[in-house]
Amino acid sequence: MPQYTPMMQQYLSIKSAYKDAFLFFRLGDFYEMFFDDATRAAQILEIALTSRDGGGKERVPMCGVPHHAAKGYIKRFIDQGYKVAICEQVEDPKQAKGVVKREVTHVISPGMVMDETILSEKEHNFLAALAHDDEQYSLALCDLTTGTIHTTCVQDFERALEELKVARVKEVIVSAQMMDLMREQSWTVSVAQTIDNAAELPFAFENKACLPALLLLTQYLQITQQRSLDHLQQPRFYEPDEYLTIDSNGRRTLELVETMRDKTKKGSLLWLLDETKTAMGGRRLKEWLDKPLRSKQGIQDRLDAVSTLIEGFTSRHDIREKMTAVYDIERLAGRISYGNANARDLVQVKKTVSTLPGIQRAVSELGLPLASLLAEQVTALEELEKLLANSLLEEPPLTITEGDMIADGYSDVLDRYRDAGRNGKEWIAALEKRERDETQIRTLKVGFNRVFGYYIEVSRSNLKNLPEGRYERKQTLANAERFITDELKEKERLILEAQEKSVDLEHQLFLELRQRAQQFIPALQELSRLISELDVLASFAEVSERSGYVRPQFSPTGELSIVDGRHPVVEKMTMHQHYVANSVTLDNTTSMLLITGPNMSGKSTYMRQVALIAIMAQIGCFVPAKEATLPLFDQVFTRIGAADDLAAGQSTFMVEMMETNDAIQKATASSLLLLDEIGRGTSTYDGMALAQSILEYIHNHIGAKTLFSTHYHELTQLELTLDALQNVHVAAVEDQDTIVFLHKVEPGPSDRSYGIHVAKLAGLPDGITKQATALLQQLEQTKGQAAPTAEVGATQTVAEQLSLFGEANTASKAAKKTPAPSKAEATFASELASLDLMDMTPLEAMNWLYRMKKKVQ
Ligand SMILES: Nc1ncnc2c1ncn2[C@@H]1O[C@H](COP(=O)(O)OP(=O)(O)OP(=O)(O)O)[C@@H](O)[C@H]1O
Repeated sequence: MPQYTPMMQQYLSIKSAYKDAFLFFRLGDFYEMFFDDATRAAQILEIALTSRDGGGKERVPMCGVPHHAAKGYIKRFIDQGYKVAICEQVEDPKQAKGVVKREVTHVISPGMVMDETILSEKEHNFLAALAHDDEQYSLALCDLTTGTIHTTCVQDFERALEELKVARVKEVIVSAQMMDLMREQSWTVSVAQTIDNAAELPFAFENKACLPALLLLTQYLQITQQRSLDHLQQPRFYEPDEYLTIDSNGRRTLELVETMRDKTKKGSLLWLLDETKTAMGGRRLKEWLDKPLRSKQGIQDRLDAVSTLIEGFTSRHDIREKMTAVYDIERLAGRISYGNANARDLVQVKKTVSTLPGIQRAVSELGLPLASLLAEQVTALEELEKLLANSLLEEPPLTITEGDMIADGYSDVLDRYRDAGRNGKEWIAALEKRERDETQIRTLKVGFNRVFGYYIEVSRSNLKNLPEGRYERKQTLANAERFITDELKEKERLILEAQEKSVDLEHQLFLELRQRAQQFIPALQELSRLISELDVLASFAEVSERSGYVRPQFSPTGELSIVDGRHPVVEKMTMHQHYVANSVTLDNTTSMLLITGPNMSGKSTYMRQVALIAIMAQIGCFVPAKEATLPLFDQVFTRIGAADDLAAGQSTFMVEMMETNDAIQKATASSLLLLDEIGRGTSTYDGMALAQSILEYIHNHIGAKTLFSTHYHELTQLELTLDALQNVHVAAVEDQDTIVFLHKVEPGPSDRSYGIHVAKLAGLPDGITKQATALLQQLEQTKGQAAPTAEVGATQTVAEQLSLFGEANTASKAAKKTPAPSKAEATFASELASLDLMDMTPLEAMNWLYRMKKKVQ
C-alpha cells in the first residue's frame, strides 16, 4: 500500500481483519467509513457520500456519522442483518507520534447487541452456534444480554433450522464449511473455528453431543468480545421432543406472537395473554408460547399455580403491584458482568432487591412452591442490597466519569475531598460579599466558566469604583470586565483539585462496587428466573379470571372434548358483539371433522380455536371454554391459506402442497392437523381429487386428530366410507336475499355455499351478482344431470366429476353412469383438440371461439 497515507494504510490493515463488518473508524468526533463500506453505507443509512484524498491516484469514497449519534445508525445496520466493527483511537492524539493508534474495541452484530436502546425489551436476542459432526447437528443458543444458553442436538438439518426459527435467532455461527449453505438460507452468518479443548469453556458441561456447538460459540465470543463472559449461565440442555412442536407455518397462521396481516403483536395470542409486569416476564411468556410443554406434570404444576393465583386475588394483586417496581435484573446482571453497567443500573438492582421481601411474603401466603426458592434468593441478596444502599446516591447520572454517584459516608477520603469542594464554594460566596462591601459595587459578582475558571465580574459603569492594583483583567465583555486576584486563583486551584480528585475517586469506587456486585450475578439470575415465571403465571391468572377461562383436564385415552369453546382473540376483538361458542369432540371413533359452510361463516375461526385451546392448555394457562378435556398433543400442523396466498398464484399451490406433505410426513396419531381448503389453489377437479386422497391417507395411515374445511361439497360423502370422519357445518341462513351467519357449528354437511351472498355483502355491483346467480342456476342444472347420488361410494366422487370431461379412467363406475356426449359436444371437442395453439395468434383464437359460439347457438 505504498501510495496511501499512513492513516489510510492503518485503515486498510484493520479493515482486512473485519471484512464482513462495516468498519466504524474513529476520526475525531466522527466514525468514518471508506471505500466500498462508504458506498454501501451511504445507501443503507441514506447519508451523503463524499471523498477524501488518501494519497493514491484517486480520491477515496468516504462517509461518516457523528460519534454521539452513532447508536441510531448502528441500529439501522443491525436491523438489516449487518455487522459493525467499532474502531477507536486508543491513545491520546496529543501524545501520539505519527498516526494515532487505533484498534477495534468491539464488534456489534445482530446476535451480539448489548445496548438496550437497540434491543426489544420483551424479546430474547439469540445468537446461535450450529455445528455438524458425522452423526448429528448440535445447537447452542445464547442470549448475550442475559447469559442464557440453551443447547440441543437434532438429527437433520431441516430440524436444526426449525429450532433456529422458533427462537428467532438473529445470527448463526458456523464453521467455514457450512457458511455458504447457511447464507443461501438468508441467515446472518459468522464463521469461527471450533476450539478442541473443552477445558476452555466458561462453564462445566457434561453432555458430549452438544459440545461442538458450545465450543464454537465460546471460541467466537472469546475472539469477538474480549471481555468477561462470567455472566454466561450454565447451558440448559433440552430435547426438542420435550415440547409441543408447532411448525413455523402454524405459528404464523395461528398468530401466536404476531398477526399475519401486519406483523404486529396486537391481535396475537401473545398480546391477549401478556399482562406481565416485567420485561423478564414478557420474555418468559414468549418463550413458553414458542415451546409449549408435553410433560403432563410440568403442565399441571403451572396450572396448579394459576389456580392458586386466581383464588388468591388479594395476594395476586399485591404481587403484581410490587412487580411494577422490579427492573430487568436479568439484563442488568449481564451488564454488570460485561462491565457496562452504570450507577443508575446498580440503583435499579437495589430497588428491585428491596421489593423482594414483599413479593416473597405474598407468595408464601399463597403457598406457591416457588416461595422457598424465592426466600433463598432474598437472603442471598440481602448483603448486596445493603452494600448498594450505603454506597450509591438515589439518582446518579448515566455517566460514570463525572461523579455524583457515591453517597456521603461511604468513603472517608471522598468525604474529605467533597468538604474541600463545598467549603470552597462557601469561601467564594464570602469573597463575593467582601469584595462588594469593599468596592461598594452592588452588582459585582464571582462567576465561573470552563475557559477562565473563577472570575470577578464588574459592569462597565462601575469600573471607576474599582481600586487599582489588586485586579488583573482577564476578559472583556460588551458591558462588563472580568478580573482575577491572586487569592481567587489560589482558592480556585484548591477547589478544582478537590473536585477532580473526588470525581476520579468516585469512578474508582464505582468500579470496585461493580466488581463486588459480580459475585451476586448467579443469585440475580436465579431470582430473575423465579420472578419471570411468577409474572407469567400471575398474568395467566389475571387473563383467565377476567375472561372466564377454565382449567383444562388431560385425558389418558387421547379424547378431545371442548364444550362451548371460544377463539380467545376473536372473542376479545368482538367484545361488543356476541361470540358464538362451539363444542367439539374428537376421540378414537371420530378423529376427523370435515367442515363445510359458507365463506365468512367461521370455519377457520373454529379450527384455529381448537388449536389455540390446545396450545394454551399446554403452556399451562386456563382455556376459553366451559369445559375442556384434551389429549397431550405432540405436534400441531396447520395449512391455513392466507389472503395473499391466493393472489400469489400457482407457486402458492406448490407451497401448499409442500406444507401438506410436511405435515403428513411428520404427524402421528397424537398430532393435531388443521387443513383449510386444501386443493383450492389448483383446478377444481385436481383440488378435489387431492383433498380426498389426503383425507383418506390421514384416515388410514396417521390417525391424527384432524379438522379439514372445504368448499368441495362433494367431499362430504366421504363420511360414508371413512369411519372416523364426521361432517359438520357452520350454519348460516338466508334472509330476504341476504345471508345471516350464525357461526354455529352443527352436525352434517352444509347445504350450499352462499358465495354470491357473500359477494353481495362485499358490495359487488348488482349487475355482477345477478349475472352470477343466473350462471349458478345454469351450472346447477347441468350438474344436476350428472351429479353423483348420495348412494354412490364417496371414493368415486372425484372420478365421477372428472369423467364429465371424458378424462377420467374409463373403467370407473362413474364413467358408466355419465351420459354420452352429444354430437355437438363431440365435434367441439375434436376441433378443439386439433388446434395448434402455439401456432395461433390471439386474434385467430378469438375468431375460432366466435365461430364455435355461433355454431353452438
Ligand atoms: N363463533 C363465532 N362467533 C362470532 N363471530 C365469529 C365466529 N366465528 C367467526 N366469526 C366472525 O366471522 C369472521 C369470518 O370467520 P372465518 O374467517 O373463520 O370464516 P371462514 O368460514 O373460514 O371464511 P372463508 O371460508 O372465507 O375463509 C371472523 O373474522 C369473525 O369475526
